[in-house]
Amino acid sequence: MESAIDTHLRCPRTLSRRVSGDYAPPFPMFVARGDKALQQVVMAYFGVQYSEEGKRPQALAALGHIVESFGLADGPVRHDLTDHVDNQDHHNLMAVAYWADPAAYCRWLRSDDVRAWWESQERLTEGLGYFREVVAPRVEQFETLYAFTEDFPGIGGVMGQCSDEIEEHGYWGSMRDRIPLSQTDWLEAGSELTVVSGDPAKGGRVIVRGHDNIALIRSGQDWMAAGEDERALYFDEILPSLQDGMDFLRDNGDTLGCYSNRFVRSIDIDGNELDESYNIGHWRSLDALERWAESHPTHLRIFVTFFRVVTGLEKLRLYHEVSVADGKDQMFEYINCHPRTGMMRDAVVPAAV
Ligand code: HEM
Repeated sequence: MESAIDTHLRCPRTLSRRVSGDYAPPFPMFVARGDKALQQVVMAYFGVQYSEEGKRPQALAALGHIVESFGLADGPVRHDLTDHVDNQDHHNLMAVAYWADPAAYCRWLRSDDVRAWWESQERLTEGLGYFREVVAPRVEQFETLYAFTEDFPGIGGVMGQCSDEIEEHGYWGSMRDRIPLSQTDWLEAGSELTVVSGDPAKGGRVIVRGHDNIALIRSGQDWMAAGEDERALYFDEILPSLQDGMDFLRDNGDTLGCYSNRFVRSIDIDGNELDESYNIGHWRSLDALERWAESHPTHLRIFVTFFRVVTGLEKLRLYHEVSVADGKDQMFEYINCHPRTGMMRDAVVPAAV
């Protein structure tokens, strides 16, 4: 048993953990471990949006182009692909990419090919929407949690190694306790989302400025290798509550500090569904995310089911990763997306001067 916070990231606490020193978790869970040289990562969500089914081949081709660009110099360490329909009946294809080095990401982003494609006039006229939502948390600004120990998805795949059983889990507040910076910092939200360029209502190019400590959760479910019993457990006992919770946050998130909630299905490069899904949630603060997780009946139901079955889980893989990022390490850009997309929905449009 060891702390979820890696040795080199521990420091004298000025803020105490939520539980006492002799707390023992009720079942084993694990976190990803990175190389000590790892300082900051990049989590980038590149989206292609379309409203009519007939546009799907074109949208998949655009997604394919984005994935191809990952092969350029300084491209991401890993990526995966997703699809979901939002509450405006728009399809959103996404390439979700991770870098272990923000400098490499910057060089990639500013490379001639990547820049020229994003800045091209064609992006405005070809009848698709695009977005880039990127955060770059430092290692002390994120945590992971897995009920398994191999082949980690998401940021865990970048970090590459697995911890021993960890102490900080199984109680509300443990997610915060796993984030190294929480040893000394309340991780409070900064100002507010602001449209700094363009007008969401008019479409075209829009840039939204984030703020300190926007929280991002990726919470995943992978039933690829699950047998009949585990599939039944997932589809009959977990998914109905999960779907309700995700629909609730998608449609009512603005009242709770959830800026954007997407429940996405993993796909292959041809758009075929895989047996994997995840939630991508952007929150005004870690605090708002915690309040939802510990109080919403849908998550409480899932939580109780999980506690009942976790020690018997074999192939059903459940995990999450949660980060906060400095405002300066966030980028939210949109081209011709509907105005309720991503951070645009809750961003303040400054009054015209
Ligand atoms: C299959 C789906 C899910 C299952 C089985 C599940 C189960 C759990 C469990 C068992 C914990 C406690 C983990 C521990 O510390 O040992 C937890 C924590 C948490 N879950 Fe979920 N969850 C699911 C989906 C989600 C989703 C979609 C969200 C998105 C908002 C979410 C948000 C959280 C948060 C923020 C925590 C940390 C709470 C804290 O430590 O205070 N979960 N979940």
